[in-house]
Amino acid sequence: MGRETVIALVGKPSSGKSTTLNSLTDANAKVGAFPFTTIDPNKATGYLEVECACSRMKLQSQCKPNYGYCRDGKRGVPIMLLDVAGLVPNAHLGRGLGNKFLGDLTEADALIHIVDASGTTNAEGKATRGYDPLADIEWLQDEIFRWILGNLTERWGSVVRRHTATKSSTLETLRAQLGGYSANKQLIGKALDLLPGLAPLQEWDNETIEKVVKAFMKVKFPTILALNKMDHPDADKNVSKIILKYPDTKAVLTSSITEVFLRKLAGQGYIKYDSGTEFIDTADDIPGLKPLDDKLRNRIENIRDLVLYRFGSTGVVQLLQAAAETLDLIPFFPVRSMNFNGEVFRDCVLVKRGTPVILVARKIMGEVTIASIEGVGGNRVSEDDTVDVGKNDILSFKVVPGGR
Ligand SMILES: Nc1nc2c(ncn2[C@@H]2O[C@H](COP(=O)(O)OP(=O)(O)OP(=O)(O)O)[C@@H](O)[C@H]2O)c(=O)[nH]1
Repeated sequence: MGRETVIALVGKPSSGKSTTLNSLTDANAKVGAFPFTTIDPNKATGYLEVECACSRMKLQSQCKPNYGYCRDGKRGVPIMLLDVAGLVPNAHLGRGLGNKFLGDLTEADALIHIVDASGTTNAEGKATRGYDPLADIEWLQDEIFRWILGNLTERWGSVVRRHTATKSSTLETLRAQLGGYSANKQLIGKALDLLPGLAPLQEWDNETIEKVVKAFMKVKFPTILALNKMDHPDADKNVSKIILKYPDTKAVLTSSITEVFLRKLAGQGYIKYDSGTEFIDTADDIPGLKPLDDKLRNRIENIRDLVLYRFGSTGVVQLLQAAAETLDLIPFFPVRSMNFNGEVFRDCVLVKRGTPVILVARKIMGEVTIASIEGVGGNRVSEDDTVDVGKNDILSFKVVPGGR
């Protein structure tokens, strides 16, 4: 079985990691206004919202997921999230909870960097006004860079001696050195592909090693920016600055506190709220919802004006979608048979776009022997064929009985 995709939420103390995690999950991560509320890495299940196969096949009423949910063809597929403890500058030297923070990152496939775009917390997460959040983006990348670079160069002399003595390839040597970051050969190969014309490893100077570390970071820790606290009046100018400075980095504007609040109100029966949209219905729109007092009514009006109508949503649903897009993950629906009677699409797993069908089968079922693979409409699909959205993404794997 393949390992689960893990998305880590990182950022300085008080940037809103726990609030964002709460807004993405049902877990109750501890939320606090003080630095280091989050002491242990907090694993939780988030739900990536995708178009469910049932909507394409007009089978919404029969759709019964084993995990996650499906609402009107919108499917929430579970995905593992990791809330990583607060980071302060110079964490790579062991400051604050720095080394622990960095160590926790190794299992992540992508990072969501929660940035306090309001500028109301300084580099260490203490309350202030007018702080420039651009500094946080540079500084977090720099911390990860220095951590990896430090670990690699600490023993560079012996790495090179061993590399020469064993006549290893660059890929093999780096695999041995960087494998600890849950990086396989394929991933390290991808990093090396970003650096054509690289000199032989024994000739690398500091500058080359730094380039290699940067390329490795790009593939190992693809990062999405969550520009959080966008409900704050100071956020606008900071958001523009960040987007101008990092045009190629995916950035999503979020107000996770608004999402948490709206979900709470929906849970209490005051509103009907579809996450990921700008729509809130109240008792004025839907009979049966609890009536709002003036205070609540004003708060909802403010949320509409300051967040939902301006930005289209609270952004948190889009955040996981951006992470999945960066990792090129698509939903895949294994089915027992192609006659869709009774309950359908009980399972949905996330796989990388373009994965050969046989590898998808292995990820789901382990090392079984596949007798045949059937697609929608009953056609046979070859093991080497690949998956994409709308192509080979609903399949039935017929297994040879006892064929392990
Ligand atoms: N205005 C506003 N405040 C927010 C938002 N998200 C979080 N906050 C506030 O920011 C403060 C810190 O939020 P947390 O979620 O505890 O931050 P954290 O990054 O997990 O902090 P540590 O646990 O210290 O690492 C809390 O007072 C939150 O209410 C948001 O979208 N808008």
